[in-house]
Amino acid sequence: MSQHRRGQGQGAALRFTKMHGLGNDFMVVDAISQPFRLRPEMIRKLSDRNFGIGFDQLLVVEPPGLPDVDFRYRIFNADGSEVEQCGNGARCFASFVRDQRLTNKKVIRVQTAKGVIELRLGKQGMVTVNMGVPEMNPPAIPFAADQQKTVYTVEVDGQTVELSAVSMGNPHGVLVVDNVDTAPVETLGPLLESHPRFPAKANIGFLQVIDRKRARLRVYERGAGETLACGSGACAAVVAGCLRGLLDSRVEVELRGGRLVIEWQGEGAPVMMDGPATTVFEGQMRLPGGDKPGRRPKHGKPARKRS
Ligand SMILES: N[C@H](CCC[C@H](N)C(=O)O)C(=O)O
Repeated sequence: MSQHRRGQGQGAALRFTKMHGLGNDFMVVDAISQPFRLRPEMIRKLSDRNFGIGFDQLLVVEPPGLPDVDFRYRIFNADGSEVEQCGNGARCFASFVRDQRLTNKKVIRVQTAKGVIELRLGKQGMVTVNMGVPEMNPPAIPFAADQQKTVYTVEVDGQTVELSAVSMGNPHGVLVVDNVDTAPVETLGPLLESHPRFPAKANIGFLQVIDRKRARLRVYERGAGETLACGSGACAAVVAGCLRGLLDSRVEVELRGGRLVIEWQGEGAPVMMDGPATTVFEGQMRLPGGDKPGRRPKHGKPARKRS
């Protein structure tokens, strides 16, 4: 088909980069240098691993909306829902804005839907993220409870489970298990993700404590299912483990996709996460009819949740 005809009636090609943090994978889009807007149903199509690009989350780089912040960071799950935090994504975000020459700073301040996080580029593709102070007050998570506790009892699927509830900007439920390999991730994960006590749903972590400095973790993510790694989930799991007296302040967390180092000095302190960010390939695509990367998404307008 001639270049001319091919250009007719089609939106400009959308440039994107495919990245991952320990196998938690992302489509990353610079919405500063190119116009960008995608509806939830198009995000769902693009996240499909057979019919689309395939990713756990879409990460969007936008101009800052606050003073003394370098960028705005928007996160969309594979199901098209817009969410408040993505730890593995934050490391990829830092690597992306440097590689795309959108900044030459070593320490980058980024505005998310729930606050500001600080990203520090290290050596050999490592990035340290100040993930902010965890929130355990139930209404702020949100989690339905009469009072704040370290461990809650939740009825699910005819059984009673114990879990901790923590927000890293996004909501997490954390269960302590004997062995992540035999943990009921596929069954309890989706039931707890959409449990009524998590009115905004939740990411569900299954934490195995090896010793006070090492843990293993699997996470069934809100809006994405089980992923190979979850950065905010690792932070929430260490917070839960520390509050339960099971972990020290510096923990190596082994996820299916690799290892993160998480540090938390206790209540009121931020959670620090250290790990890799990997670029897989750069691509461009003409979006199928209906979606034009031509207008900026309305700020703060959450994507429609899948019914
Ligand atoms: N994979 C991400 C978590 C995405 C969060 C999203 N699943 C939600 O909160 O709905 C991470 O590394 O923190």
